[in-house]
Amino acid sequence: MANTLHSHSDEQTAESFIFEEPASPSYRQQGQGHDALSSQDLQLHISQLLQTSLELEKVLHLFHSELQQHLAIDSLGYRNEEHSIVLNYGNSRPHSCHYSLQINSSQQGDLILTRSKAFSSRELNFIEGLIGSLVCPIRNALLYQQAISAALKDSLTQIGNRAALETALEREVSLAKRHQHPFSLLVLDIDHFKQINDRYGHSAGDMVLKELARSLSLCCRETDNCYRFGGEEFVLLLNQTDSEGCQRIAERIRHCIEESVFTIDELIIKTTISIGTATLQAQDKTFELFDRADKALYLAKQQGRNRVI
Ligand SMILES: Nc1nc2c(ncn2[C@@H]2O[C@H](COP(=O)(O)OP(=O)(O)OP(=O)(O)O)[C@@H](O)[C@H]2O)c(=O)[nH]1
Repeated sequence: MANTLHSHSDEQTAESFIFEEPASPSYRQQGQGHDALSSQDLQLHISQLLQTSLELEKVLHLFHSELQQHLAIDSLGYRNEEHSIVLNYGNSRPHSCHYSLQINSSQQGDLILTRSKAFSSRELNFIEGLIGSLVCPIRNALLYQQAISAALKDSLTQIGNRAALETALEREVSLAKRHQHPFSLLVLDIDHFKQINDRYGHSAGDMVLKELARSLSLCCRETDNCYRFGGEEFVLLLNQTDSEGCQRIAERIRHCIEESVFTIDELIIKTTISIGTATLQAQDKTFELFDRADKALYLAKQQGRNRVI
């Protein structure tokens, strides 16, 4: 496996080089009587340390802490455009060295170290040696993050799935109770969705589900969380939203879908939704809140659909 580091640094005149032996940087392990280790031992130690976690933030935090013990740096930044990740540790300073991390030409993000003094070439060599131990743990953490997010995402609509909803709902209810914030939820269901499948085919039905999920996300505030509960049923969690606000949002969403036209290939498909709402009461258990919204949805269907109860 070839690890590639592409680097550039602003300056080459730094003096604050902390490790002890110029040719072979030494390493003092904390709490072990100051035994000096060779740079190879240090790399091995860091490799082993970084393998203790699959959390990207923890991996970088550990690396940053280790690096700081041997080199005076002010900040460590990590960017990964593909995964929309930006992480920073410490305060940025004008001199920087920048590494583009790759494994077998697959990008693993960029690492940026900064400080107020420029880096010497010896220091850069030292940093590069240590970054060699960081690339694989970063790759593993990214793969882990991808696996976790895939497990919580509905593969058709790309919004949160039922497992994600269950976790989020528990968290939101307990946060709302602790901080005494209002919290509401909507359960919504496409009206006569079976007819869409029957008339236009299952793949057109799939496209309607996708488009509906997209419309729901657009209709809602960014902080509101939208999930596919199953089939053609969706749930929205509305934090900091009381009963009145919840009715208003539900009505806006219902109206927005009623007005929407889903264009699928040459087909123009219109549909409506029914919505059940519920607002958290002090004594509510999570399932009771959900149950109320679900019962309200049932009533909305019974009373003719395309309505909010
Ligand atoms: N295309 C597609 N259809 C699905 C999916 N999941 C569930 N369905 C269909 O959704 C339909 C749900 O039908 P019903 O439960 O009778 O509900 P409905 O036709 O929407 O009627 P009401 O809810 O009473 O208004 C069934 O035909 C399911 O096959 C999916 O992922 N893709």
